[in-house]
Amino acid sequence: MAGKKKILVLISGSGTNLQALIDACAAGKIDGEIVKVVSSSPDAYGLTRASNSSIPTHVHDLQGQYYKNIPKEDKKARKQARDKFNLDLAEYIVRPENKPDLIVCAGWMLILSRDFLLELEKHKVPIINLHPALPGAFAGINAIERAWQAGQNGEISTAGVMIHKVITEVDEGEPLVVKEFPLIRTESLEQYTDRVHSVEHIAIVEGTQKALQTLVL
Ligand SMILES: Nc1nc2c(c(=O)[nH]1)N[C@@H](CN(C=O)c1ccc(C(=O)N[C@@H](CCC(=O)O)C(=O)O)cc1)CN2
Ligand SMILES: NCC(=O)N[C@@H]1O[C@H](COP(=O)([O-])[O-])[C@@H](O)[C@H]1O
Repeated sequence: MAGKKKILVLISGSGTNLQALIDACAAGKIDGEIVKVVSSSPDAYGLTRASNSSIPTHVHDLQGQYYKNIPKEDKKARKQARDKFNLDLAEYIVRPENKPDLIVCAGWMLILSRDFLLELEKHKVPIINLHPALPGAFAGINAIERAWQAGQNGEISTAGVMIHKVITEVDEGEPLVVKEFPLIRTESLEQYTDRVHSVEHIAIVEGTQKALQTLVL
């Protein structure tokens, strides 16, 4: 669509947050269109969600394409392969025919390299990420489980979800949207996870729209 800001979404899994973005764009809640979905896994159901909405997809598979035939023990070869994974991804994204106005990590489960982020910066493509925790808490993977357990242990009484700028230091980028909510000691992990996901789906729409309004030149 002419004039609409172009959004590229990075995923690795089921894509419920991608679906929230697709639905929000369709409803006019986001002043942009998703022009590409890139998945780190060929099995991600988010690829199906994208295809169901006629959004072009691309698989950039570290395990299946880059680590293939490299033994886990060969740390040097795997480091080289991972560096190539990152640079190839950046090169793919900044190609004129692909270059977005904004990248949204929506359940992208790989740490992006400094070189990847420098390449995006060179091409003035901002990147944001959804993280299911509050700023400064539970950086990295399994944040939902870790926050729930901390609540069960009485270590924390509130948790949250944030959308933040992506920098090299994982989950330490400046927050754009922060949504905080109370932990409920009697809540099961499944119940807590469902509650987190429902907040994520709101936060990612708000964060993407805010990024389009404030970060996109
Ligand atoms: N350089 C950055 N990369 C990424 C960021 C970031 O802020 N800076 N955000 C993450 C998303 N994320 C949490 O929100 C996250 C995802 C994955 C990992 C991680 O440790 N991945 C491991 C593999 C884990 C596994 O497959 O079991 C890895 O990449 O080796 C940490 C944080 C996206 N990337
Ligand atoms: N550190 C990043 C991270 O843990 N992201 C998590 O990935 C899931 C993606 O779900 P989805 O594929 O259904 O959108 C979300 O629950 C999100 O919190």
